[in-house]
Amino acid sequence: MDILDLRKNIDSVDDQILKLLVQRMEFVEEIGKLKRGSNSAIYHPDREKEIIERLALQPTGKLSKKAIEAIYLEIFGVSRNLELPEIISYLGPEGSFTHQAAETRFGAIADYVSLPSIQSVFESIETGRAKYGIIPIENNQEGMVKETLDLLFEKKLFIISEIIIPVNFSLATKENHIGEIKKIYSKDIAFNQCKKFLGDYFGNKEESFFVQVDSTSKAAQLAEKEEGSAALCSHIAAKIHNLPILFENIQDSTSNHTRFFIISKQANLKKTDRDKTSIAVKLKNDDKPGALVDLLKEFQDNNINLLKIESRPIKQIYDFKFWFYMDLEGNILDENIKNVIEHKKDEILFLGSYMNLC
Ligand SMILES: O=C(O)C(=O)C[C@]1(C(=O)O)C=C[C@@H](O)C=C1
Repeated sequence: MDILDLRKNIDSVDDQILKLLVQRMEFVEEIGKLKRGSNSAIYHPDREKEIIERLALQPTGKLSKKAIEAIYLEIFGVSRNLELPEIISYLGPEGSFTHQAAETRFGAIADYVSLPSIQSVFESIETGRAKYGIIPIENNQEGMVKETLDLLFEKKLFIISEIIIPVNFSLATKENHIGEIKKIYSKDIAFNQCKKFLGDYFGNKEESFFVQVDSTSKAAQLAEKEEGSAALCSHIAAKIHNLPILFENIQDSTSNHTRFFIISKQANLKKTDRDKTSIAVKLKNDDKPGALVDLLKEFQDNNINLLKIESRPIKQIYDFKFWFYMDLEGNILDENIKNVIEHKKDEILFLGSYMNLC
């Protein structure tokens, strides 16, 4: 078969795919009507995961699970947009890793708004200007993001899902050869995380060769405009600014991952077989010995596994009191978790149950 015959075959398959997609969207539209009628959440991460897991179990030929996931995330994005176009806010700027995390979950078609701070993302959800917000919560090299923890405690919003993405940097430039690069733009943190690559390829360059800017997205924007320059940036920043990638995954550590939360006004009340529940705890008797032990004992008695504990100061009062952020294994719909949260309702604030991706 020559290329023209092969393309004819592709056209015929595409016609069938499109027909099936149109059919799929008709069902989606019906679900949308039902959901809008009952005022229930459009986004169901658990259902989307279930679909991908189910499809990946079937004979998928050359399609890896990752490929199926990438295709379906875009389909789900289109579906949700059809059911009800919803605005998704994220910690910007455009092309940030938070933006990349948002796109891996909501696809390219969603209505995004980039906001300048974590606080403004929380506020966009509180005021209803956006339906879902994406914020970073933890990096496995740097630890927890304090501002996110504090806002989870302060604002009464819910975590409905987590997203974990590798922090990968690319060297993006319009030049075809590394020798044509006269300048590299990036942010301090990115320069620091790509030391080995920069040392190997640009070790003999003057300090002025490396130009620091406020964000890796800004770096990509500048490199797109200026001949002979390059940017160290995320691949989404390169994509947004139409900058070709010359080298990918150039960071020193391949184990650098960031965890993000999707927050919303409505809690996710669906269960899977590997869930996590986040809570904020303010102990009542914290002036007496054993207050924390009492709570941990209650977890033990109810067979609840504590996955994470982090303490933070309560900023609204002056006496150096603190609260704990905790991740528990299981779902608020599980009897044991429900019982403890109910029993300790004066001390525990429920932050959300969602699928554990760690
Ligand atoms: O099953 C649903 O609840 C749907 O709205 C359909 C659908 C889909 O496209 O399959 C779309 C959005 C949800 O996040 C989950 C699944």
